[in-house]
Amino acid sequence: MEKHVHVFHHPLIQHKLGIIREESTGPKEFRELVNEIAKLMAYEITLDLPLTDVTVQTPVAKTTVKRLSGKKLGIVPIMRAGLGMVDGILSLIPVAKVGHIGLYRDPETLEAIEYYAKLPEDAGERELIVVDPMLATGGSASAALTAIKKRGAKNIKFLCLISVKEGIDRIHQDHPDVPIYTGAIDPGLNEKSYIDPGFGDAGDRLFGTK
Ligand SMILES: O=c1ccn([C@@H]2O[C@H](COP(=O)(O)O)[C@@H](O)[C@H]2O)c(=O)[nH]1
Ligand SMILES: O=P(O)(O)OP(=O)(O)O
Ligand SMILES: [Mg+2]
Repeated sequence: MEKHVHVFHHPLIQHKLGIIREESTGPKEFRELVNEIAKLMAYEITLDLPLTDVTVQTPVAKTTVKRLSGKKLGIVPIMRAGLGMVDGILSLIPVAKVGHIGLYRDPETLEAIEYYAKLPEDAGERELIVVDPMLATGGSASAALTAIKKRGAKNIKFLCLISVKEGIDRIHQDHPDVPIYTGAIDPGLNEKSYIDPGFGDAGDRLFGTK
């Protein structure tokens, strides 16, 4: 399968990413911007949704209009940080169902520890967008994708704000069927496996826990 990584070059996405990288951006502005970026990214990744023709009656005449015709959509945030992207995407696709995967990264071993999983019952019939602002070592995303596939999901995209090559390689290795969409590929990881320069711990910055 072809390795797929798409980097969003849209100026609004790049501008807003620049602001959330700043240490001085507080949780309120950070949350708003993460949602705005997620919405812009969702707009871009839904550009190829299939449409079909249907006939409607306007107040004046019958006419043919376009309707979405493909699989139903689902959003799966990796908690906590992925939660920050959900409302932005829902504002564009309000009928999408939302599943949740709870994972935290053990600070010593960096292993992803699962503590929660709940997906829509028909996850296997949906196109799922798995979201987490950061793709660092790739351990969390890989574990989340495994957990989601175990529950029947087949058609999955992974959407993040910032990634590094290490995480991208891990997803390509473990889940070659899952395309990756990202706002930036940063140079690397620091000694604590945080993305460098990145924007710190996304969960803490969203929820003000540090
Ligand atoms: O700079 C960072 C790096 C990671 N996170 C959080 O950890 C996971 C992703 O890390 P992996 O090493 O890819 O498992 C992600 O859920 C983030 O919440 C971070 O916030 N900032
Ligand atoms: O991956 P983590 O440990 O940073 O989790 P959270 O998103 O809850 O901050
Ligand atoms: Mg965190």
